[in-house]
Amino acid sequence: MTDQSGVRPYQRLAVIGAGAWGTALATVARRGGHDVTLWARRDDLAAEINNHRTNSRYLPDTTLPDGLRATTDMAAALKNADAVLIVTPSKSIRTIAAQTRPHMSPGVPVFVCAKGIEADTGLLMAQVVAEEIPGHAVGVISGPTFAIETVQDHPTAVTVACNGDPSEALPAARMALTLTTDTFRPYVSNDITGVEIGGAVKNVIAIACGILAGAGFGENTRAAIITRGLGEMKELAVKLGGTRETVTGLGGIGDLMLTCSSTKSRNFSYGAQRGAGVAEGDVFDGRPVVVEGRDNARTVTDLARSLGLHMPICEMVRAIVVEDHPIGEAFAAYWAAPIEAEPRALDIAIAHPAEDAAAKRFEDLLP
Ligand SMILES: NC(=O)C1=CN([C@@H]2O[C@H](COP(=O)(O)OP(=O)(O)OC[C@H]3O[C@@H](n4cnc5c(N)ncnc54)[C@H](O)[C@@H]3O)[C@@H](O)[C@H]2O)C=CC1
Ligand SMILES: O=C(CO)COP(=O)(O)O
Repeated sequence: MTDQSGVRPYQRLAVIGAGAWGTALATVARRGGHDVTLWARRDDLAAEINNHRTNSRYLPDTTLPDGLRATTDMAAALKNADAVLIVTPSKSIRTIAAQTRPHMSPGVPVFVCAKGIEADTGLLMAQVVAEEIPGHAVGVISGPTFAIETVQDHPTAVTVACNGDPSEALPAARMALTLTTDTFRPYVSNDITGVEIGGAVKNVIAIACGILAGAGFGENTRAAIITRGLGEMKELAVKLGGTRETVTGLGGIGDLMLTCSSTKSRNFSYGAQRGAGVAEGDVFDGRPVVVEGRDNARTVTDLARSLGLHMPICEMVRAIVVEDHPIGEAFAAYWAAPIEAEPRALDIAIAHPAEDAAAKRFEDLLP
């Protein structure tokens, strides 16, 4: 083990995005004694955080720490920052990164905390930020973390990743130290790709688990989807240069376990409502809720297709949420696929002996 006891924490953090996860990470850093400025898009939210120590829309019934400052002024948020976290939904990461660029001091590292892949380009979030803010070290923070539980001080672990030689004092190690508190425990990684693919794919698999739970299937089905989904995640990560070990870590299987088994997950809840027959427009009673997996279903499968990879569970979710296929038809197509090997590296494909019957069963049963 390399002794990195000379590593120093960052002192002044700018957290860009005052939704649930941005506010939670700002809270962790502030509880760790650091100087934290939280950038919010809306004046009323910044005022609420400053004046009442609450963020009632995104983190109801919680009190934020004293000294956590919020602002809508990007220049002010970034003025003295020695590290920056960007915590908005993945769709907005390029725009937000571009907004930060004119105000960023030289050499300040940027950590992206969104879980997604950019539509059209197929780029991972760290790649998007690197394009928009060239010359800065870029890392990611990911893992099994419901924002509300983090703020409520439930012991929570994350992975902080930067690319590079792990024996060096990487920005990831400094950020891990910065965010360490008595209840928040970061681990350090040098595999951004593996961590990012984990975060994007787990959202899609969580929708699949939600759909099947909402449709009335039980734990056997969920365990099958989580496990086979992990296999899809691993193949994509490895194809892009990530490692299997990362996929079996917090940002991979850790986040899959969390998100695929809890109604606290927006992805799972969205799926559960669709599986129970709620129409797309009526999910969450029509409220706008960030469900990254809806976009990820398309971006993950587009990326996989471009690499010649087949991700059958992600394709099933895409068929349902992007292409509006009936759930029964999409699940039947997945479930009645030819018999194959586990792992898929063994090249076996035997036609399903009761393909039509299996298909019919689910087409009749599911919405
Ligand atoms: N909520 C959670 O428990 C966790 C969320 N994440 C990830 O964090 C990212 C952000 O999610 P949440 O904070 O949960 O979302 P949220 O819905 O709670 O908040 C999103 C924030 O981004 C802002 N925003 C949205 N679109 C924007 C745009 N175009 N320009 C500028 N600001 C914009 C909103 O005003 C809001 O402050 C997502 O990628 C999510 O997967 C990761 C771990 C945990
Ligand atoms: O990423 C998350 C937990 O790690 C949050 O999950 P949801 O976006 O599904 O709510």
